[in-house]
Amino acid sequence: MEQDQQTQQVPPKKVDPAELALPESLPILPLHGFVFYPGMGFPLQVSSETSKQLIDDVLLGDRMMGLVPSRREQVADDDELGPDDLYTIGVVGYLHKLNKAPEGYYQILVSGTKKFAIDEYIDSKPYLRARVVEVPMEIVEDKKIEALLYNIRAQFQKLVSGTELPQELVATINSLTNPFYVAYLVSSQLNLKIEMEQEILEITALHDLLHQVARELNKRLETVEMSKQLQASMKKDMDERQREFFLRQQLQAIRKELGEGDEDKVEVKELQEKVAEKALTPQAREVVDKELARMERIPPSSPEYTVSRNYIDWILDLPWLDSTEDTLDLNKAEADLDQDHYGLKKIKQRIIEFLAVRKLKQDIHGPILCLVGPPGVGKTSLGQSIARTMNRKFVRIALGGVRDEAEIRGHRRTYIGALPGRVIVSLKRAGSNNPVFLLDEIDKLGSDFRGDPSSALLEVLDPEQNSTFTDHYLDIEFDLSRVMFIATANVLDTIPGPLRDRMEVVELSGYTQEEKVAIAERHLLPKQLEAHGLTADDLEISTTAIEALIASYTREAGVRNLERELAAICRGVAAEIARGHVGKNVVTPEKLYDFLGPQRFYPEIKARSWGPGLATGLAWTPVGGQILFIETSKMKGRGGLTLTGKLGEVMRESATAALTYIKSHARELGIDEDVFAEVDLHVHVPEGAIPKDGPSAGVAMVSSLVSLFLGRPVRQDVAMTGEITLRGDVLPVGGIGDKVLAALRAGIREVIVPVLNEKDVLEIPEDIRAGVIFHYPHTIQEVLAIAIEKDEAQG
Ligand SMILES: Nc1ncnc2c1ncn2[C@@H]1O[C@H](COP(=O)(O)OP(=O)(O)OP(=O)(O)O)[C@@H](O)[C@H]1O
Repeated sequence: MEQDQQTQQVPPKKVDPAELALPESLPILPLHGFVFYPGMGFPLQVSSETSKQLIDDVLLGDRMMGLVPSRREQVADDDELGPDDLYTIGVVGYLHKLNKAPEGYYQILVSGTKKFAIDEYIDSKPYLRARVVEVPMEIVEDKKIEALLYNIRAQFQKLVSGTELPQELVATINSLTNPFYVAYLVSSQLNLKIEMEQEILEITALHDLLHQVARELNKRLETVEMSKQLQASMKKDMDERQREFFLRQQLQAIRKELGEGDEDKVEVKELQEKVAEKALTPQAREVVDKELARMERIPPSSPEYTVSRNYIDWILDLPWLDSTEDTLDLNKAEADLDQDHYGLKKIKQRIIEFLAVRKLKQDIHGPILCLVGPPGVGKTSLGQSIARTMNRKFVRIALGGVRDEAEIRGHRRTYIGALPGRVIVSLKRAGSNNPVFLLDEIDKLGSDFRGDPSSALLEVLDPEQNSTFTDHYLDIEFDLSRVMFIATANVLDTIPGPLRDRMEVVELSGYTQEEKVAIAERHLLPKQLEAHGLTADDLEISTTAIEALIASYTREAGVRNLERELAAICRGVAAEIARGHVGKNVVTPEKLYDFLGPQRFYPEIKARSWGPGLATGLAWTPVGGQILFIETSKMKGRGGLTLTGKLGEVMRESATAALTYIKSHARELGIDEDVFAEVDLHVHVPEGAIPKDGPSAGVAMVSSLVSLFLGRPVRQDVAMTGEITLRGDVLPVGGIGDKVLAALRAGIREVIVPVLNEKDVLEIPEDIRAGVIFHYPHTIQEVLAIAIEKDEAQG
């Protein structure tokens, strides 16, 4: 059954259907998707065979049927519906007219009269039939009902005038005297969900019914109101935009009339003036003049206008011909470097020599300085000092993670939002064409499908090419030959070969404890005091406290974390002063906890339970030297070897080589040859965070294994490094300076170094060397003689 048309009042017939008495039982006609209310009448379509039969029968009988909404949404035929699918309250429908349409369906005109409740179903075939009881609609008359009715009528009128509901509905509502009918008619116009419509039908008390309908009516009015406001605001938005557009058009027309030209002309004129004043290379001037002429022709509203304008701004902002004057006084340079940095004697010397060469041969390009060393040893700040002493501007670009050539050289202007590359951006920032230009972390340069940034850098650094460096965005040559490039790196190996060839490498290793203390006292602390608005009268950190700070809160080759911890103490003191603390804060080792929390590092050697099978090796990593423990252990087995601790390929091979050496030299070493077949060995290198590869742990592996088999410990106060061969030779390795510093940091003052590394030891500053005992073995036998503790029986 589908609702067919707008509601219609049924014209009075000869019989008044409302007067007819309710029979005991009624055939039940299911309704789909709507509720039929008493007092209403409208045409319905009936297409299901079961229901058509019902209509046929009803027409011959008393013309009455029960109209009950179905709870189910989709029904193919009404005979599918059972009692449970229908609501239990319905309305008696009186059949006025039947029209059999040629298409096969019935069109019937029905009006709703009484409300009934289904008592029980007494038949299901050919259609449902139920015993019914009338639900009375008792009319009460009081002030409240009157007021409610008045309110509903008024609100409904409002709703009709605010929506597209037919105006006649207002007259109909006003003419209805039965308040139930008023409530039902209104509720049928509110677009309610069927559940709500049925709920309203089921309300018996007139008072509650009117209340509910008034509530739903108000809700509907609110929604209508809100959607109206929304529409209005959208319209206003549109209107304003249109208005602005028209006003702008008019403004332009008026300007034209007055012969004033427009704003944009003024802009172009200003740019022309700026260009005239700016010192430019001939090529840059030519390009910028052309661009200005083009800009004059483009309408300012077009996006191209802005592109042009930005391009010209870039050209105007660059220091094409602006340079600062060098002061290259070597004595001053030495003093400046000393003032900014403690120690680093050799490095400073190299820098002075480098500057001296530059002074003598100003026009010829010397190599590019590349400072290589662990983090926090002052590479960046040395660059700054060089700039300061030469009276040059300083700029820095971080190359770590740069994978795209365009980052160096820019994007072509055809790209939307294109910009110059970092070289040009930095020069704009420097404001001079001869700054000291620090290329930070040149070893971390990447490359991928977007092009190889190192080839762009090569051009930047190549004295043959860099006088005509062309950024993709600018597309004008910029002379970089006066720029002084300095590069920094943690490791040399990952710098692309052609780049490395252009550079003069200066290696910086880490600092000793003593140097760190001096750097902290003379440089870092004063710097941090100033940065936190403090003076030496506010805070003093005793030397023992600084020593404890270095040992217990930092483990690094440089002083980066040390500086950070000092800053933390300064922050703490500043906060105390702000809270009203008066007088000087003296920080002793005991007070470190208050400022920095619990100790972060413990002495590495002391933390180990020492015994046979443990040896101290020395490793080199990009962040400085590290001590490395080689642990070995044996258990009953069949000669197997397990290696753990995330060892790299070369280090694994070195463990195997160590074992082979021991097996083949067992007799000389005093080890029972049969033992190897009876045990399984496990070699472990703890501390997963340290990258472990390379051959330099060879001597420590052999020492650890021999110590294990002999049952005599390796000396705890000795650290060692060196590659081994199967014949028992000890070969040289790299990173000696950093490794020695790592041993010192761990409190070890005796170091075994391959004899061929003696020259590297001599490079270590005298004062550091003096505190260490070096051994230079040629062979493994010599290593073992030094490293393994003497048997007590042998003395
Ligand atoms: N010898 C020194 N004397 C005085 N201050 C130093 C010395 N070495 C380092 N510093 C200070 O330590 C801090 C860290 O140094 P810097 O940033 O230059 O390290 P870096 O070697 O460039 O590290 P990275 O490789 O991580 O960039 C700076 O404040 C610097 O001034």
